[in-house]
Amino acid sequence: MSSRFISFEGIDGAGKSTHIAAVAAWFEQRGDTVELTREPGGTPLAETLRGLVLSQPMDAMTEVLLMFAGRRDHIVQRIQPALAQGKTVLCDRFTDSSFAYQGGGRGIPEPQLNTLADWAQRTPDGWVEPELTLWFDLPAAQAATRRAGREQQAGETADRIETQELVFFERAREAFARRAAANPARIERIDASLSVEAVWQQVLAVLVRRYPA
Ligand SMILES: Nc1ncnc2c1ncn2[C@@H]1O[C@H](COP(=O)(O)OP(=O)(O)OP(=O)(O)O)[C@@H](O)[C@H]1O
Ligand SMILES: Cc1cn([C@H]2C[C@H](O)[C@@H](COP(=O)(O)O)O2)c(=O)[nH]c1=O
Repeated sequence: MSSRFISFEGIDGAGKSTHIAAVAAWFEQRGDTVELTREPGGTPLAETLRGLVLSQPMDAMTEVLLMFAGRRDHIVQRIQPALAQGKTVLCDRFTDSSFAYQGGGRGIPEPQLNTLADWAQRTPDGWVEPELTLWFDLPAAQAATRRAGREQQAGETADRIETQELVFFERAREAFARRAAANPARIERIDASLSVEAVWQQVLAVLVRRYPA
């Protein structure tokens, strides 16, 4: 069985979580063993960091360092072992989110992010990066409306990052777009502004094209 590493990206409320389980089911139906995980998080240490980074006041450099520290632990403790076992790893967010949120959103310069990515993703067994990234793209205002609906429905409250102003998410979206333009072989744009069914059909089309039976 060949291993795969696939990430799901987009601004908060874009609809990643709505489709990730169906993608997992699609791979499982083909006989893959799927490891579903997320960032920040995915290991006990990284989940602890997630709790802190989404709740505690901190400056932008502290935030980005915690994101990449958690990522390193996640890679070494969970992603690499799963890939070594031939699993299909589906990860809700990865490094593109750091370029979007800490880069685009907070203004951390790209060279610094590249250095941190190099520290986190370079391991004795090689460079760890998704082979495919599904980028759920939609305008920041539409995402905010969806988040508000979700909060009302689920009785959730927005976390420290979700409470950022609209322009933060507009900058994050632009940064995702730059990443997609710079990595056309890896990042597939999904028009997430459409209905759930229309979004799923786009996701399915990418899967069928990239992973023919
Ligand atoms: N295509 C769609 N049309 C309308 N509403 C949608 C669509 N996709 C998802 N939603 C709704 O929008 C909200 C946000 O979706 P979801 O939780 O999947 O986003 P997300 O990208 O995982 O967000 P986050 O990164 O904040 O966890 C949910 O209430 C979901 O039901
Ligand atoms: C990986 C990563 C994530 N973030 C932000 C993006 C979201 O606002 C939260 C995670 O919440 P979700 O409901 O699980 O999407 O964290 C970030 O700012 N930088 C990152 O590298």
